[in-house]
Amino acid sequence: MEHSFAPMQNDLIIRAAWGQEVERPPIWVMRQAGRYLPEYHEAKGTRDFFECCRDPEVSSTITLQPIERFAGLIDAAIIFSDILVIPQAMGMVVEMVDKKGPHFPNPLKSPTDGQYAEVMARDVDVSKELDYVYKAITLTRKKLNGRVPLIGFCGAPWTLLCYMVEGGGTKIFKESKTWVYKYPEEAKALLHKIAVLCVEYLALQVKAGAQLVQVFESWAGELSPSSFKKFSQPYLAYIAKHLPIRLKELGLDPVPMIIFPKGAWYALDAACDLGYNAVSLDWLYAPADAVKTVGNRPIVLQGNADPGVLYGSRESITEIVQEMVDGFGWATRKKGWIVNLGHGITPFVNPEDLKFFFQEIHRLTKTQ
Ligand SMILES: Cc1c2[nH]c(c1CCC(=O)O)Cc1[nH]c(c(CCC(=O)O)c1C)Cc1[nH]c(c(CCC(=O)O)c1C)Cc1[nH]c(c(C)c1CCC(=O)O)C2
Repeated sequence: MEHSFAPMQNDLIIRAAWGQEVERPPIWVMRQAGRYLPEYHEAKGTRDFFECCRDPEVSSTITLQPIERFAGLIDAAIIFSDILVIPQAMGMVVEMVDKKGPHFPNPLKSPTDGQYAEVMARDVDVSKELDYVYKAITLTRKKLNGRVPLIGFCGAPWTLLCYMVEGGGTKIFKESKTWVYKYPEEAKALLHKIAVLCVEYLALQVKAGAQLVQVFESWAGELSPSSFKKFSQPYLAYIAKHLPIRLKELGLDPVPMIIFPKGAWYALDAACDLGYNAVSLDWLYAPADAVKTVGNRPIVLQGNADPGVLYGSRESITEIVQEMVDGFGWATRKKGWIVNLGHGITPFVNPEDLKFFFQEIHRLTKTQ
């Protein structure tokens, strides 16, 4: 069933993501609803992280917190959830350990391990398994009441494979690299399976009310240029190609798609040809170089302030904003840029400093 939502009062990010000229660059930040906000801890209470994700009332409340705190300053909400809900839907147990991050008690060990065969054979129904996400999205759209658009998201296949085989965060990627260099065919079969689920999951998020989608390839930078071509790129392209097809089958209009291939500076040129409308940049790029790489292609860039600047002085924040405004060529282009950090906002940032960052973007992109 189609939902009917209030008309949009602010659709700046949607117009910008389609590549249109806009009055000012739209703004949001990754992890804008999260641990740096005191009201997040209050809403979370004693609940476990995934319990919050599974409760549409709690998830929508947390999603709205930055929209309320920074009213008039930011231009999108992102649904409060996690990329690891896909491995959960595939039957894997994932826990969120306080102050440590995600933990899989039974990661995938090798292709000969019975669990790999089980995961590959399982017929995963993301409409049923992740129903709570769609409910949270629909409820959030209602509560937003047209204030700003709502972004849906998923983890990209390579990044999800890393978590599924490592069992959590890692510095050396021992298991992921073992799969890439010892079991490439089995790794590709798993990546394809995840990509198919990502398409359906994103399509159902759009059906529930998501108005843009972002695919997080957070571990792209762990691959080499040649292994990126084999283990990341084809699956990112698959998602970008098949999502619009699936939306059409469902009778839904296309939505702008953003790809965040974190750390893959060697692949920006290729990322622009993956079929996404926007490419999100981490903070290792000088914006002007990225603009040059995009060239005449109708690709929007998102980013890319070092999240660490929010631990710095007000002068440093102003300086980084000015560098982005200049580097993305805002004054002359008036399009092609969505303001964000180069990665998620980190804990311990003072929300007042983030507010100052937003205010500076507004001040320094104002047209008289
Ligand atoms: C790799 C990844 C994960 N999750 C996500 C990624 C991709 C983005 C990235 O590269 O950072 C994506 C994500 N996770 C979360 C969101 C919500 C929406 C938002 O505000 O951006 C999004 C978009 C909430 C969250 N996801 C998590 C929290 C913190 C949970 C808590 O301790 O309360 C939040 C608010 C937990 C999480 N989830 C994950 C990790 C590694 C951790 C623990 C470490 C950390 O917090 O930085 C996996």
